[in-house]
Amino acid sequence: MSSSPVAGRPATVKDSEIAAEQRRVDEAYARLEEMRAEAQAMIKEGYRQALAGTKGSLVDRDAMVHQAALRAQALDVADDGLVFGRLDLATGETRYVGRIGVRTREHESMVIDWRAPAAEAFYRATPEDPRGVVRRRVLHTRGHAVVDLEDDLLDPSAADSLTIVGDGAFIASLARTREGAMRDIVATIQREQDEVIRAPADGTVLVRGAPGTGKTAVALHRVAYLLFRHRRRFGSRGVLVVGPNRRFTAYIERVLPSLGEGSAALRSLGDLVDGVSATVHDPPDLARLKGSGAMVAVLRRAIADQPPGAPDELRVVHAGVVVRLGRPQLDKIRAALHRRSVGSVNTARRRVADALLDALWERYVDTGGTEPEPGAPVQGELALWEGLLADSGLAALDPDGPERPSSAADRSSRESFVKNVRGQRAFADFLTAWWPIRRPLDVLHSLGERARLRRAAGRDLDRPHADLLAGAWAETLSGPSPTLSYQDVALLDEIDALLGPPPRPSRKAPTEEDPYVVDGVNILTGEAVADDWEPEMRELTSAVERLERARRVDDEVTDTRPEYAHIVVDEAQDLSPMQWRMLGRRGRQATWTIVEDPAQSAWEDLDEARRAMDAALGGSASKRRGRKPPPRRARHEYELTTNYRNTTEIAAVSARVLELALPGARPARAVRSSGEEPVIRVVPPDALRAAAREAVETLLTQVEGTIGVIVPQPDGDWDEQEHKALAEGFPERVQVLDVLDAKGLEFDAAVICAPEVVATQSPRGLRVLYVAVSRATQRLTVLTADPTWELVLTGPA
Ligand SMILES: Nc1ncnc2c1ncn2[C@@H]1O[C@H](COP(=O)(O)OP(=O)(O)OP(=O)(O)O)[C@@H](O)[C@H]1O
Repeated sequence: MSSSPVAGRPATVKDSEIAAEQRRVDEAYARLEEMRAEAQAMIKEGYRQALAGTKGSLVDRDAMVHQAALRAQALDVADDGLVFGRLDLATGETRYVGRIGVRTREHESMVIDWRAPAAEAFYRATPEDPRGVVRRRVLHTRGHAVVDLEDDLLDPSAADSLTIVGDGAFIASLARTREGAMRDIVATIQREQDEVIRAPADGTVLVRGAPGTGKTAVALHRVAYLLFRHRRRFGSRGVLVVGPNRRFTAYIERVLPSLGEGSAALRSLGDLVDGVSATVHDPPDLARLKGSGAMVAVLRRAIADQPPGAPDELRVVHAGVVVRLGRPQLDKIRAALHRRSVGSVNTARRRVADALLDALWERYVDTGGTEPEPGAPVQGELALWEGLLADSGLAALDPDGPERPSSAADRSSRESFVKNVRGQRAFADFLTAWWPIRRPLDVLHSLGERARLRRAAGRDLDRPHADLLAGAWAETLSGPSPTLSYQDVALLDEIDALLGPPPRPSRKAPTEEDPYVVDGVNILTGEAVADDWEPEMRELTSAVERLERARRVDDEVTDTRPEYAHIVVDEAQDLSPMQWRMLGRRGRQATWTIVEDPAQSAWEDLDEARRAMDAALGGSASKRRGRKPPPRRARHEYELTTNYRNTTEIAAVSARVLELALPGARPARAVRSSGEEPVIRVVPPDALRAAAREAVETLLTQVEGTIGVIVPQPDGDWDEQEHKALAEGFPERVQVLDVLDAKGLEFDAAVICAPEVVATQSPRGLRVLYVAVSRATQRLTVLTADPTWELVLTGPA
């Protein structure tokens, strides 16, 4: 393929340079084609070996096919924009830089992978520090065709024979139409960004920067870099990329695959816990409560409280004596058990059973249940026993059961007491109801009960706040399909960590002789003995009861929480302390890349969140008793300073909001001016919707790509219905979304509705507004009912 000068126009120097580069690019594609054929041949060869049929060859085949398939995939990804850069060095050497490395059959380098050390100068060389580079050339391609060039002359003294072309193609490329998904920036990574991308792999990399400085883009390219340079370390235990919400993860999901990296896990904060998913943001006051570190103590107390439906009394029978534990004793036992069961509540039933049996035995002894003299007559006791059984309705349980001891010695031994009692259905039923295997969602739901939440609140929440929370959960978590908020998900993870994993089935199949198997179910684990177990006729157990008892909690609940080798947190300024704890559990051994802009934070107590972040990054080992805290991991801090998203005109409006939100804060430097001034209009509140639709109509004719209509957080006026009404009849490239969902996104044009409402919806409303006004790449319209806002947004920055 080759590019030709535009028809009718004489060839320019640039045209001939482009034609020369096209020849080199064509050669690279031809070689890529051969490499693809080689990978396909390897896949075929793998299958051929499988037909040979030996066991060894099957293993070889799997390895071969897997490797070849990965290779073929990487080669496919490189097909678009394979080569994008060229370096001319002072030594006379020329290097091409591209998405992947390409070598000739003789193993000579044709194209260097952008992540390789030899490509570093492409991103780092400057006139002050040319690193041996005379000319850096960026090739702009479309498909396989070179369409434009842009040169930087880094060392004029050595550039005698080199042609320099270019007229700001990079800056022009920033104005490209946004089609709704983020794209990679490999060809144009800037020096300060490259320093972050290639920062040391150990410890924590903390990146700060104003909106549009490329924080997200840089974090994603860093993932691709880490996986390329440290494949073993990060490839096997995995990399997690966390974004604020689903819309955002959908927006960035194509970047890593376009860099040939499909292996990193991409999750929003609402999707980190398997089996549950957040769909709503809490209103600010609730989010602050739910996200606060005080919830740790509240949840601990909630779990240690009596579960809903737990019985208040335990009654068993031994040797004719009804032995009873009432609520006060049971509460004491529960409290002691919880002190020893943090993190293993769901697997503590053996401990629970032992504690109950101990208490029952003590009680039995106290009430004179043992024979003072072995061998003494037992007649009186037996009579008493029969009487009590009849009185308490227990007589029907098992008239011939094993609990009728045959001798006084039996009756008085602890061993026979324990054996007898734990085999009783009354005991098994009590154990499963009093210490049920719990699911995090059930625990959270139970806190919708006001009295329960007040008990759990202790001194950590005052009454109005406890009642506010209980009211919210009663409303959102009842019914068959509870609605979870982003903050709820972190609380579920906290509860899950306190409860611990559900009991696992024992390695060897349990048999009916096991002491804790009652009615065919191991009451410690909830595990059924065997599928063909049949209750005897005298058993009262119904199929439903048995099923309930056999229920294992792994339905809908995380069984194992994945841990990662590296975690990237985007929009980190918005994480609550509880969300940091959730992430910390997934990265106890991890290194981190944290990306944030404190000026965009909707979180009020940033100090508390910071402490939670430090704890998460430090790993949890420090909390283990008797161990020295691990040394604080190295932290590398970076700041990005150039705004690549907004035009200078839009950046001026966002700088005015920044000055209100955070007086004295420094905005990033925007580099592209379009001459299009933002439109700021005052409209009466009841005409706002019509004005927004009108603004969209106009913008549809002005920009080709996405248009975001950003409205206040949902309340009476700005609910789902309003979103629908605003979007009605518009093409898909128009999106209506609330301000919190706009985090991290960008649009060709943005319409901001009611900034005065956004600014006052929460104590951090001005920062939320700052996020909104910094989303647009080309056009911005702001519609306000308050004339003072017109002055604020158009006044001097
Ligand atoms: N070096 C670059 N070359 C080309 N485009 C770039 C470059 N750096 C950033 N961009 C573009 O600028 C835009 C903003 O980048 P990005 O979303 O990563 O910024 P951000 O700092 O995360 O912003 P925010 O704080 O608003 O989330 C994106 O369209 C991105 O592709």
